[in-house]
Amino acid sequence: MKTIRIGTRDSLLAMWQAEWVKSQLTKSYPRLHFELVPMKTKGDKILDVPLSKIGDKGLFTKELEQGLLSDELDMAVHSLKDMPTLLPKGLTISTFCEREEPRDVFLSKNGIALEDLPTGAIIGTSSLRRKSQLKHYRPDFVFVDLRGNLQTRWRKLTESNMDGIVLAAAGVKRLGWGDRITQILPENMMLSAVGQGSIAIEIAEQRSDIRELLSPLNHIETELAVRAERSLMRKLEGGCQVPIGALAQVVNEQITLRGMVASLDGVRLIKAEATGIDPDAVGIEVAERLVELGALSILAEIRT
Ligand SMILES: NCc1[nH]cc(CCC(=O)O)c1CC(=O)O
Repeated sequence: MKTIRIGTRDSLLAMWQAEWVKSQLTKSYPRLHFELVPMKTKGDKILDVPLSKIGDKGLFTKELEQGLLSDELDMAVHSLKDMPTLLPKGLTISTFCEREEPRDVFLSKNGIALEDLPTGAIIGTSSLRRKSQLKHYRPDFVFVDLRGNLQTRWRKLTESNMDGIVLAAAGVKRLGWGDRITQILPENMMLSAVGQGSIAIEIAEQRSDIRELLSPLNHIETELAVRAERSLMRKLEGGCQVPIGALAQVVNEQITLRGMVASLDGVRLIKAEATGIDPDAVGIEVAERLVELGALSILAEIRT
């Protein structure tokens, strides 16, 4: 029988996510055979440069996408957060798996809460989104770049003079590190990244067989929420390396989307929200409100 090939990055988190997809598929189709195909992406190889300086869209996705286009893979499993808002021609996201906790968490060295950190505390993060929002909350914090997979980041925290690091709750939980979390950061102080916490499956557009196969894994509320977030990002032409946060919630088919854009020094921070039933329209509406409040000048300043 033909084996169905599932592409994934080879980090511990990516492998966990791909294994999870494989186990869900095996439950739905016990007679089919699935195989993981681990690959390294450019983002896994360049580790000494902050992502915002590499500035390459699809840093964590391109090699897998080439595998889909050349028919070496039948599907690719990604953290949705790492996916550009515009995909290469011929590819599509077929499946948005049910979202894990979308918020960010703070992991401190000695279990000290963020609000109790001393003046000038040192925070590890390379994310402009996290840095800007923390700067806004506490201008005295000092930031050091922190890249690498989750194990590397945790090790750097324990071995350096950092007071704490900020990570996505989803990744921390999937690795079984829940007990390392000092606190979940509330969304009014740390709005998460577009798509954070959702696992997305990408396929070649013409593979209707694979799309059909994957349909039990799609989670409709997650899909509506992350489509709204990605619409906002697309409208602002954000890419993953700008200080944009967005989080949508779906209640009774109504999508409420909150968005945030901040300057790198955290001095300017604007927020907007909207509610509706069409994810693309809700995303565009929040983007337009942010633009009215000055989002474009903030983003232009960052891009130069
Ligand atoms: N940028 C890397 C990345 N991509 C997805 C996750 C977490 C898992 C998820 O959001 O689904 C992480 C780690 C982090 O930001 O802490």
